[in-house]
Amino acid sequence: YDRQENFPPGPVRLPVYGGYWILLAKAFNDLGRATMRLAKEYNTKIVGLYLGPLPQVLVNDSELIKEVLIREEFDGRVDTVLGRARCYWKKLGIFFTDGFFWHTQRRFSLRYMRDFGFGRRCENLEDAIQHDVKEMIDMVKNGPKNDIEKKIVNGDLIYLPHFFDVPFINGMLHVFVNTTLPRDKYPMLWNLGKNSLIFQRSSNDLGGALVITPWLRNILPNYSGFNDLTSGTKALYDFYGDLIRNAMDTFDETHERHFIDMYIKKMKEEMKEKQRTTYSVEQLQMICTDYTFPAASATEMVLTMIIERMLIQPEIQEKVHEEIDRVVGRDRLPTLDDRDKMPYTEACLRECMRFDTLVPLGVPHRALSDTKLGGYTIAENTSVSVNLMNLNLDVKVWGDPQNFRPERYIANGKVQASLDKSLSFGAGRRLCAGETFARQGMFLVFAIFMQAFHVSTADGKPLKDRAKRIQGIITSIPEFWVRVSSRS
Ligand code: HEM
Repeated sequence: YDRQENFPPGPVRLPVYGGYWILLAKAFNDLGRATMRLAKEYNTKIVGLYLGPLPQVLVNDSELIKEVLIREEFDGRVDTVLGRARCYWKKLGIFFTDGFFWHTQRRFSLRYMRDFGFGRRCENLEDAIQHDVKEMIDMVKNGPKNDIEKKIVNGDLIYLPHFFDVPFINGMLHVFVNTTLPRDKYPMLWNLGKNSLIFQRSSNDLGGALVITPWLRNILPNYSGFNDLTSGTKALYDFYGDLIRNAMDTFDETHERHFIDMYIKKMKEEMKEKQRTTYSVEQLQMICTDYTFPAASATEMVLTMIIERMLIQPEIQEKVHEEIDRVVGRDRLPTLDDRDKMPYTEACLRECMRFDTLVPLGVPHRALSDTKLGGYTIAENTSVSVNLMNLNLDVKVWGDPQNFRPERYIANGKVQASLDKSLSFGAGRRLCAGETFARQGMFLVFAIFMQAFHVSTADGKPLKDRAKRIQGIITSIPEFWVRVSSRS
């Protein structure tokens, strides 16, 4: 139970779990804050501890965080049960792979998803998102059509975060299969949204006890989160399995209909030329799954947290309404062309992601070789996490981090990217692959929704405090009903 030489300071290495429980004991259910407390206790910018046999480094300093994200020798991922249990113990997808495989698959997917609107401005994709938000607004204004819709919209109450699922998940379908599901199929999308949230909540930033002691899955499959981890992903994995099988059955190499066709074509070509390839049907299924589960949970959660914030600070809602009325009016829907002209609305989204760090310790990276960081020695295969929460709450960076103040990003009437020092989507080669889709989608959905509605609490009383946060791969808040009243 020795520590490696010149390993960053941190809690002792206990049997089995190493320092994991000591970290949890610092702030149970809040690993970002726990890391900040450990860093203070050991008076260090980098905490070193062991998760069972795995050396884990927690970087708690704004400058060093950037350094880790940008240096390529930290571009690896740790191979854990979290990545493997999702796809029958194979190492597939984008999130939890690394090296040549990851690089090839990430580059190909981003390059060709772009042809179908992902990661850039695209009128067709924007129209599809707009259409689905309008359907959801209609569901409130004209009432739900059946009992399943009533689980999301009931009178003037809407159920968050799932009220926001459809435009984001259909947006991804638009990219992958060039079509979207119509309103009578929305229940399928809500099911994917619910399962994505189950997956997100099955674990935490460091993978939880299951990563350290994977055998827990055999004796405590429920309690360890294993069942939620697998069932949460399986819904998406199977959903895409059907779509891909259908695309393969009707595949015509002279006519590519969508991203899935482009992928199948590339896979067939490589097999023919080289007889071996990183492209496979299972990998395609995991690519679709990896891009969709955040689109079916993270973006909705940010919008849910913004709504909660507006219930606590009603003046924010007034300012958003004022901006929408001034820039867009009531006669047309907001579009992405309005984004530049609506700095307050855009700044609300940025401030929400800073104030409530969605992925407090990021997604762990892995050192690909022996190296140095902040004067300490980091051995190959060490897991390296960056405390984005510490960056987001750093007084030296923000001055008044405890205040929710969207104005902090605005100068000369515009949002200035240079004033946003948060790294909500990471940086470097592992930068969130969905950043542009997420930022554009959140702006569009939020602006269209706020043009249509005024929000208030379900019980009519002012909201005093924010809900308890649920730690997971992303931090979430419990589902809740919100009252909306039409503004037209
Ligand atoms: C508000 C919403 C979101 C936030 C705050 C967010 C944040 C992040 C962060 C912090 C990472 C890890 C970066 C790292 O390893 O250092 C990440 C990775 C990733 N995100 Fe997002 N994300 C969001 C939404 C999305 C959406 C909507 C998609 C897909 C449409 C997406 C796709 C991905 C993928 C595929 C990766 C893995 C990249 C890789 O390992 O190469 N994310 N995201």
